[in-house]
Amino acid sequence: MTEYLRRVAPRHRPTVAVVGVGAIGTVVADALSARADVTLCRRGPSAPMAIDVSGDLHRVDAAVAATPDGLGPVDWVVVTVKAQDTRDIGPWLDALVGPATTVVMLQNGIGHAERVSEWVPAERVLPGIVYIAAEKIERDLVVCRDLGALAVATGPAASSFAALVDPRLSVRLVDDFVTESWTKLVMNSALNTLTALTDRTMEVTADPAVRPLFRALLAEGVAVATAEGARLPEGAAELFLARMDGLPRNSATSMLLDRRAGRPLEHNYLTGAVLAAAALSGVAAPTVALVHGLVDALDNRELRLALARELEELVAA
Ligand SMILES: NC(=O)C1=CN([C@@H]2O[C@H](COP(=O)(O)OP(=O)(O)OC[C@H]3O[C@@H](n4cnc5c(N)ncnc54)[C@H](OP(=O)(O)O)[C@@H]3O)[C@@H](O)[C@H]2O)C=CC1
Ligand SMILES: CC(C)(CO)C(=O)C(=O)O
Repeated sequence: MTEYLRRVAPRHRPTVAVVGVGAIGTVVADALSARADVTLCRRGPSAPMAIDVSGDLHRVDAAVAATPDGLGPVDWVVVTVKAQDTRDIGPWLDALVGPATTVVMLQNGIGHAERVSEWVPAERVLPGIVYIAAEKIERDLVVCRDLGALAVATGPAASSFAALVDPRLSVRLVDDFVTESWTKLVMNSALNTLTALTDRTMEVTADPAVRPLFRALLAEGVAVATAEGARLPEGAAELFLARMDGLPRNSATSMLLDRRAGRPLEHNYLTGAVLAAAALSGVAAPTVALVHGLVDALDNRELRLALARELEELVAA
C-alpha cells in the first residue's frame, strides 16, 4: 500500500466481545477499550459497568448487550465466565464466533480449548491464565485490587491480542503453557479450596493447623502436574507455598468470594481436574480427593441455600 493510501484508508478498529462480565471480564474489557470496540455481553438488564482500579473510578467505555440476538461475528471473543458456566454461553458463541474469530479463554484451570471445541477449533483459541485480583462488589461495579498480568500461549494470536491491551495490564507470552497452567492450577487447588472451606482469606496459609494440609495438597498437585508434562523445579511445592505467603493476607480468592455469595464453586475444574489427571496417570492424590469431596459437599449446601432463598423470594412476591 502506498503511503498516501495508508493515510486515507479507514483503519479497521478490532471488535471484541467479552462474555462473562464479572470481576476479570470487566478489568480486561476496560484494558481493551482504548484500542478496540468492546461489547460487554451480560445476562440480565443491559446496564454499563463501572470499575475502580486502585482508586480511579470510571465507566468502562463499551457497548452493552443483554442478549445475543442481532449480534454477528467479531474479531475477538474473550471468555471470562467461571469454567463451569462455559457451556451455558453457547448462544453467545453461536452468534459471535465466525470463521475469522479468535476466542481468548481467560480462566483458571487447564483444558481451555476443549471447553469451547464445539464452537471453535483449537487453533483459533488463545488460552490464558489470569494474575489479577478483582471483585464484583455490586451488580454494575468491579473493584480491581491488583492489575497484575495475563499469561497467554505464544503464537501469532498472542502478539495481536497483547497489542490491543493497555500496557498497564501486562500480557506475558509463554512458550510452555502446560507448565504455566499447571503451576497456577496446583496453587489454586490448594488456595482456593482451603480459603473457601475455612471461610478465611489468604492469611489461612500461615495457620499452623492448616499449613500441613497446604503442603500435602501442593505435593500431590506437583506430582500430578509433573506426570502431565509440567516442568517444575526441585522443591516446587515449598516454592509455591512461599509464593502464597507473599500474597496480601486479607485478600479473598475467587472461590471464597463465590462461597460467600452463595454461587456455585469452580472446584470441578480445579481439584477435579487434578483428580482426573491423577486417575489417568496413576499418581496417588488422596488428600486432593478428600478436600475435593468436602468442597463438593459445601457447594451442594450453598446451592440448596440459594434455591431456598429464591423460593422464599418467590413466595414473598
Ligand atoms: N476474581 C479474581 O480475582 C480471579 C479470577 N480468576 C479466574 O477468572 C475466571 C473469571 O472469574 P471472575 O471474573 O472472578 O468470575 P465472576 O463470577 O466475577 O464473573 C463471572 C461472570 O460470568 C457471568 N456469567 C455466568 N454465566 C453466564 C451466562 N450464561 N451468560 C452471560 N454471563 C454469564 C456472571 O454473570 P452474573 O454477574 O449475572 O452472575 C459473572 O458476572 C475464573 O476462571 C476465575 O477462577 C483468576 C484469577 C483471579
Ligand atoms: C491466585 C488467586 C488466588 C488470586 O486471586 C486466584 O487465582 C483466584 O482467586 O482464583
